[in-house]
Amino acid sequence: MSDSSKTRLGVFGFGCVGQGLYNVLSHSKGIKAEIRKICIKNASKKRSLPEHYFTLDKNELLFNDDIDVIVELIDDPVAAFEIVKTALQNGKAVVTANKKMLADNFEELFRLQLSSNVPLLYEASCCGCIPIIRNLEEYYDNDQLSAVEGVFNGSTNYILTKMFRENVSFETALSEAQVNGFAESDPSLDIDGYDAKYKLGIILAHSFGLFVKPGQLFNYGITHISDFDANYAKEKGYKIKLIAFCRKIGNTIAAGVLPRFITPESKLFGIDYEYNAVMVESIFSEYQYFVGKGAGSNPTGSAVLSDISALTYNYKYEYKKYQLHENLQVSNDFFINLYIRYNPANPLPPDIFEEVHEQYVSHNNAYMIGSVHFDRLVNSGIWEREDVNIITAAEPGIHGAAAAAGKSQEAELAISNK
Ligand SMILES: NC(=O)C1=CN([C@@H]2O[C@H](COP(=O)(O)OP(=O)(O)OC[C@H]3O[C@@H](n4cnc5c(N)ncnc54)[C@H](OP(=O)(O)O)[C@@H]3O)[C@@H](O)[C@H]2O)C=CC1
Ligand SMILES: N[C@@H](CC=O)C(=O)O
Repeated sequence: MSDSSKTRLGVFGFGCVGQGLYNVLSHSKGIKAEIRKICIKNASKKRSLPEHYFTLDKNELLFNDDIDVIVELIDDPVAAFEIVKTALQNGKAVVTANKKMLADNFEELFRLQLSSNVPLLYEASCCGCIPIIRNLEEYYDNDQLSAVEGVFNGSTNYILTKMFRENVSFETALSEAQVNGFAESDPSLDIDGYDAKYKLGIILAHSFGLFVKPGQLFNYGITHISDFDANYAKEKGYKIKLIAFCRKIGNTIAAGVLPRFITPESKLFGIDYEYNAVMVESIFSEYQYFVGKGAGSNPTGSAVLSDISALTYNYKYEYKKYQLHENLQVSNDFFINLYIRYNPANPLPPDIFEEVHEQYVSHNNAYMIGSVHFDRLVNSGIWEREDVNIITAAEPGIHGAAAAAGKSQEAELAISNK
C-alpha cells in the first residue's frame, strides 16, 4: 500500500542517474516521496527492480493522476523536451538533469513555467551535486556578480587528471569515464566542451539573467592537447583543466569554454578526477568556491533528490536576475591571453595576436602566448585546424576593449616619456 502523504514520482530513465536517484531515495529518511512508475526505452534490458515498476509507455506517467512529479533522467534531449513540455502543460512539476535539453530550449521552458505556473527544477543539470543554481538564485539574489567560472565537466577533468597524474592515455581515461557513468552517451559532448557550454548557458540565466542559445557561445575542448602541450604544462608546474567562464565587463558578458593552464596557487589546482568547482566572484562577497562531484550516479541522484525535496515546500525558481532587466548581452568583444600551439610549417594568421608575450619555434612545434581579441579568434577558424591547440594562459587577463585602449595609451605614454 502506498502512503498518500508522499509525493508520487514518475521517473523517466533508469540509467546512471535514475538508479542513483533510486539508491539515494531509498537511503533517505526525511523525504516523503516514492517512485510510482519508471519509463524506460529498451524492454529487453535486465533491471534491478521488480517488473511492475517499468513501462515503455510515456503516457502512463504523463497522464497518470497518481503521479505528482515527473523526474526526467533520459539521455535523449529531443524526447526529453517533449516529456518536460507535456508534463508542465498538464500541471505536473518537473525535475530534470538534462542540460542539453534545457540549454537548447531555455527561453521556451522559462515562458512555459510562467504560463503554466508549474515549477521546473534542474539543480543536477549543472555540476552534479554542487548546489550552484539555488545559491545563484537565493544567496546571490542581491549581490552583484562579476564572474562565475570553473570546472563544469566531470569527464574531462577525470580524463585530464588520469593523463597528468597517472600517465594514462586519453583513450583509456575516456573509456574509464564512460564505465564510471560520468560521460554522456555521446562523449564528444564532454571532450569537445559542449556539455560545459550547456551548463554555462544555464548558469548565465541564473547569474546575469540572460537566455543564450548554445550556438552563441564558443567552446573548445581537450582533444587537441598533445604531448608537447602536456610537457609545456608540466615544465611550468601547471595542470590543464577545461574551464567554463562568464565575466561581466561593463554591459557585456564575456563567456566561453576553453582549456586553461592552472597554477599551483589556484584554488582549482586541487580539483581532480570527476570533481567540479565553481568560483563565484561578486562585488560584496568577493570570491567564493563551491566544490563537489560533478558526475556519477549517487552524487547526481542526490542533486535530483534535493530538487524533489524542494518541491515539497513549493520551491520554484524566480529567475531573479532576469527580473532586474539589466541591459546586458553576451559578446565576443573582449581580450584574453591565449597559448596557441601550431605546426611551424603552417604559420598562424599574422594578425591573430594583439600583443605577443612569449613565443617558441622548433622543427615540429611552435607556440605563441599573448593577448587575442576573442571575436577575431572565433572568426579566424584556426580552432578547426588539426595542427592547432588553444589553451587559455595561466593569467587569462580577460578584459574589454576600453581597458585595452587604456593600456595601449599607457604604453604610448611610457614610450613618449622615455
Ligand atoms: N551521468 C551523470 O553523471 C550525469 C548525467 N546527467 C544527465 O542525466 C541524464 C541521464 O544521464 P545518464 O543516467 O547518465 O544516462 P544513461 O545513458 O545511463 O541512462 C539513460 C536512460 O534513459 C532511458 N531512455 C532513453 N531514451 C528514452 C525515452 N525516449 N523514453 C524513456 N526512457 C529513455 C534509457 O532507457 P534504457 O535503460 O531502456 O536504455 C536509460 O535508462 C542525461 O541528460 C545526462 O546528461 C546530469 C548530470 C550528471
Ligand atoms: N557528462 C557530464 C555528466 C554530468 O553533468 C560530466 O562529465 O560532467
